Amino acid sequence: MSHYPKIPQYVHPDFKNKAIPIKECGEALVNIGAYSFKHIIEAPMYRRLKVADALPHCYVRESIIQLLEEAGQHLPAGYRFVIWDGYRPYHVQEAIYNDFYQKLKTQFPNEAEKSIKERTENFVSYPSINPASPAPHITGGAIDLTIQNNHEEWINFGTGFDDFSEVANTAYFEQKREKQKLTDHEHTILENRRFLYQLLSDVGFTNYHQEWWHFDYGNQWWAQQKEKTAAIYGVAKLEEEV
Ligand SMILES: C[C@@H](N)C(=O)N[C@H](C)C(=O)O
Ligand SMILES: [Zn+2]
Repeated sequence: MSHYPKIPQYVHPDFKNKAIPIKECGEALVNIGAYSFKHIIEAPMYRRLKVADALPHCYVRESIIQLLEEAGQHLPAGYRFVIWDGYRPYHVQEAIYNDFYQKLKTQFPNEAEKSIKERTENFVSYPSINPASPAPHITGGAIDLTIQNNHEEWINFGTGFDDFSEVANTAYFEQKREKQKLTDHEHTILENRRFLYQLLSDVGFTNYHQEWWHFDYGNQWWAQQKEKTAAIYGVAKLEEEV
């Protein structure tokens, strides 16, 4: 899994400042846990972490399954994408946001609200269900994922799920490498990140630069990075929520 290109450090100048129009395509949400896919399994992390109202399974829009299966053809034999989270109901997004916001308030007691909010939103989107600017996971067009090897072990990407630190930045080890020689261990992580980034980029996903595990397709973050005139996924709803 080596010799993939360097992870670019480009961030769109309007990122998060401009809401791209949404032309909802109406694709359904698919319950990953209800099917047996060749290259995809689920590990619903917020449920495991006992976040209130977290779903027992991971749901994503239909095209995301197709794209992951396509990308999965390039995984070594026996490796699989492990989906940690996909569609996120409003109350779950709100709970994750409030939890991290409160942690930061405790960590930085003298810092202004605005700054704490900015720090929070580096890692957790504001829980918006505004139809013109929904949070990425609320559209069913965002995934958090890792890869498991043929021994069913999660491969090393340098941090665990929702490690809200600078090490989570997708290009962290690219930047470190520009300043100093990486250890063999760090070099493996760099190669693993390049591998995941390349596999998913090749089939059309975009990555959130602050989190190596977060990728988008069809939502506004994706549309902006891809310079599309419109996103295709707006606020999603599970049938049981409608
Ligand atoms: C909270 C984390 N897993 C995540 O998905 N972050 C992005 C930025 C989000 O909340 O949209
Ligand atoms: Zn995410």
